[in-house]
Amino acid sequence: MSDRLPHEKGFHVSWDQIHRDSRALAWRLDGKGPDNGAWRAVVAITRGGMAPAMIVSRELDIRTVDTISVKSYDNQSQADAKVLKAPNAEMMGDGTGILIVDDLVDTGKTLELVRRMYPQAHFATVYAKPQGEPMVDTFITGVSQDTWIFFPWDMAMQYVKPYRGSD
Ligand SMILES: O=P(O)(O)OC[C@H]1O[C@H](OP(=O)(O)OP(=O)(O)O)[C@H](O)[C@@H]1O
Ligand SMILES: Nc1nc2[nH]cnc2c(=O)[nH]1
Ligand SMILES: [Mg+2]
Repeated sequence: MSDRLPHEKGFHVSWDQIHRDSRALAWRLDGKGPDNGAWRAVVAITRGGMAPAMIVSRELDIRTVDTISVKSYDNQSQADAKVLKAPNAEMMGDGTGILIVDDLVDTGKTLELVRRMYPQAHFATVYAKPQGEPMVDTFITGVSQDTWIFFPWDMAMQYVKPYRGSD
């Protein structure tokens, strides 16, 4: 995070919120697959896409779920991003009927790489920043580019000093 552009704002997402927003994403995708509205499989972009993908696959009753792991190298070009683990090639084909899910799109670098591999897949994220929007087919909530999104799996409850008082 420190080597990215400064983020003016923070958007803190609770478990309840990511659950609601992921459900909303599922409902928006329902019946939109190419085979009479059906999707063949859900593929999560690890790690952030796993919780939303689980919720989407549960809502849409899709039992075939796979993962793709992309490691991007900060301060280097897109060419340096590497796929550490690919989903089943036979299942994926060119991506037709496959729902690829991530928690968010920021610069669009991650989705750009995955899109090149599976051009016919449908790309869905829960949150989207403007720079990455062209890379995503369906998303629920837009946030500004200078906002950092904090997910519940990266946070913990902690003591906060009273507004008025010493401690
Ligand atoms: O649009 P981009 O600029 O490529 O950024 C978006 C990606 O960055 C985050 O993942 P990260 O690579 O930090 O790994 P993680 O999912 O394992 O936390 C997020 O979960 C997206 O996958
Ligand atoms: N948690 C988190 N990861 C990111 N990766 C790229 N942008 C973000 C963001 O806003 N929040
Ligand atoms: Mg990620």
